[in-house]
Amino acid sequence: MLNFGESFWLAFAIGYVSSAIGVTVALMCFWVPWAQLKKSKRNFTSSKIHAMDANEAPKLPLSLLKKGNQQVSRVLDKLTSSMSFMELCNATDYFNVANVIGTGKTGLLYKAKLSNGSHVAVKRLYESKLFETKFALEIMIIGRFKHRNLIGLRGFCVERKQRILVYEFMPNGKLYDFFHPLQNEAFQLEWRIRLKVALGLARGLSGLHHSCNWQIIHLGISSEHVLLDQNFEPKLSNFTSAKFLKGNCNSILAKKDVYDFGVVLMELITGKKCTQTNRFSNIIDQSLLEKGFDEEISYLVKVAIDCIQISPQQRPSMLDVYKNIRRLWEGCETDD
Ligand SMILES: Nc1ncnc2c1ncn2[C@@H]1O[C@H](COP(=O)(O)OP(=O)(O)OP(=O)(O)O)[C@@H](O)[C@H]1O
Repeated sequence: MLNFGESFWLAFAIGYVSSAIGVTVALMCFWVPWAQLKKSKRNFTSSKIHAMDANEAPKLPLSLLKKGNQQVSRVLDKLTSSMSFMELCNATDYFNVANVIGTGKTGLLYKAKLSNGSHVAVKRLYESKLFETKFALEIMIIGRFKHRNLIGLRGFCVERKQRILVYEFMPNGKLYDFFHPLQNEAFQLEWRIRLKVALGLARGLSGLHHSCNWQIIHLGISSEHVLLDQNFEPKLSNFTSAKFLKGNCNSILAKKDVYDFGVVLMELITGKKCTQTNRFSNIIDQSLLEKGFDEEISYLVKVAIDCIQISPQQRPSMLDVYKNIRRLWEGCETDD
């Protein structure tokens, strides 16, 4: 009979334990990522695609906006994505450059197709802690505040370092491009469409300024941040500079939005970027004149001039501006 000494059993035990540890580590390396992938695939196939409704948007406290990006980042890391990264990879063909439709300062915009066939615009933010508050602001405003003239947020993703916002897709792009077309791409917007854009924008801004306890000030109104849907209904976008104010609808900040709105109105009337009131009436877009709309045009010129008064106190509130343009619009409808 073989006689194994103590040292043999000791060596055997050490060998046994270390190989067991080795096998476990190897299994963890291969099995865990695989299991995670399987889980995200399962999420992908089982997740129901729908517009995120206001109750699903995470309730981020306003106090978050006073914190630094690092702290905002920690809060965002704990959120549950409403759309998985895997799902968005599939929708954008793994963020294929061929699907890029715009380059923003904070990230790239992709046109994407969800598994239910609907198109969306997917904004994947560049990896930077600097954009955490901007990301949170979009969720806090358009995630919760639905309005026909604000761009709709369909979902968001915060998996690992990914910060992705999913918006409804706007087939007619941004208003700015109609007034600053690339060569050979000029497309004249007819008067009633311009008036519809003015009305919708005034409605959206007045909603932000006047319809909840907190006044939301956009602070970045320009034709670059106005997107147009298939029917040229305007949607205000880009809330990354917005501020929340309690109460006062006539604050100087609110009047900054009114001024910027006036500049967009002038762009709609003149077809150019213009901020000088004096020469303004001489440069009305010639393609609009003498087609039966001259009176409507001069009414809108007056509204625009009120909005761009030098003194903020002399500018009207957004609600008054909206009411004025609505009156003009309703007048046109009965004319038809
Ligand atoms: N929902 C959308 N549907 C269709 N096109 C869009 C949509 N959102 C943006 N775009 C296009 O992508 C471009 C870039 O948009 P984005 O909002 O990222 O730019 P930005 O104004 O520079 O924003 P930021 O400063 O936050 O990065 C827009 O100018 C527009 O042409």
